Amino acid sequence: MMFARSSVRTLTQARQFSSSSARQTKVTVLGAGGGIGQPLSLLLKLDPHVKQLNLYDIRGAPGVAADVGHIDTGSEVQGFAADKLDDALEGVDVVICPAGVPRKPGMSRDDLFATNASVLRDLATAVARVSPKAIFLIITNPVNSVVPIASRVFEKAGVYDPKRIFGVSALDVVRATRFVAALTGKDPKDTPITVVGGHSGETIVPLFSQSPAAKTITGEAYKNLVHRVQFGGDEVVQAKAGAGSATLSMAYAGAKFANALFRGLAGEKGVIIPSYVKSPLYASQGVEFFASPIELGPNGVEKIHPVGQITEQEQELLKVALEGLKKNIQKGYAFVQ
Ligand SMILES: NC(=O)c1ccc[n+]([C@@H]2O[C@H](COP(=O)([O-])OP(=O)(O)OC[C@H]3O[C@@H](n4cnc5c(N)ncnc54)[C@H](O)[C@@H]3O)[C@@H](O)[C@H]2O)c1
Ligand SMILES: O=C(O)C[C@H](O)C(=O)O
Repeated sequence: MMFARSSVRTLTQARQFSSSSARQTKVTVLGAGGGIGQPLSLLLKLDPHVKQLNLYDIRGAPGVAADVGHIDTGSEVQGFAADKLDDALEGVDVVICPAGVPRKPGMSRDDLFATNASVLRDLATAVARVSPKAIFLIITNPVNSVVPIASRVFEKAGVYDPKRIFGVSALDVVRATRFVAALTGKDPKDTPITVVGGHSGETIVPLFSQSPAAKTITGEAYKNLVHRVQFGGDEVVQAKAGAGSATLSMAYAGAKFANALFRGLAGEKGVIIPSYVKSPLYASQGVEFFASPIELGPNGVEKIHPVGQITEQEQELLKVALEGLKKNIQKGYAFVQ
């Protein structure tokens, strides 16, 4: 499976991998029966790094596994029924979690907290117990709050390694890149956009000034573009009219992020993609988790890159984002006290 690598910023040329180092990663998808889980499982089945694919859900995962398992790539696929969570997590390197309820029109991501906080707490408890060394990628919303929940669960279990827990904000990068391409006519693979902050509304901060293609967009067009990236999720929720939120573009973004992670785990250097992680960048302002460009490596987070040079407009956006993030993070932490 080929992802446009230039939208994952690489510092060095991609290396060629021998087949033995390529297919080496064991992956579990939690929520594999859902709107994201099914196409994500399909894309992971196509990823040449994946050796074993375990599909778990409280409903339907064995059926999805039987279906995806017929695809003629080298990985093995196994489905796990609701009472087999521990078995699904045993011995895996990476756990990807799109489990939990999605939004309906009129809801904010924060409205999902009431249901998804406990889903995440319980799944994180199982991951911390059965596969504490696995890299945990969290797609479930509200990402800004549930990543702190999972982190606190790991801390309480005495197995927390902040390098190994990620909130997947890759869809914001995918959207920003696509929307700029639509305005400029340039190929998206040549115009990657960095997006920092968090993953909801005004906590999403696209840094168009850092892109040669996008920095020429100014005035109303700039404002509209920022709004579209910050509220792109709402566009999909409204268009689906009660049938859920983004699933296919999210599966693509999740598989793309996972592919970057697999390459980092396999030793490829210079694989950098924005993600929401435990971060020192704004911790002194009470914002312990923040999405910025993350270099991926054999242990997960290799290096957290700063936001870099930004315009006054972007500084304003960042200020608002930090205020929102602080509240979202506190809400997550308070849930696990
Ligand atoms: N991070 C992002 O950018 C992003 C993008 C889109 C959606 N999301 C979020 O992803 C989540 C899933 O969205 P969806 O559209 O796939 O929803 P969905 O309802 O289609 O699927 C969710 C799946 O999770 C399963 N599930 C629920 N509780 C579970 C548990 N305890 N253990 C295992 N599986 C469980 C359900 O059975 C279902 O199959 C939502 O919270 C949504 O807001 C995040
Ligand atoms: O908008 C949502 O609720 C789903 C997701 O976070 C998105 O950005 O599409």
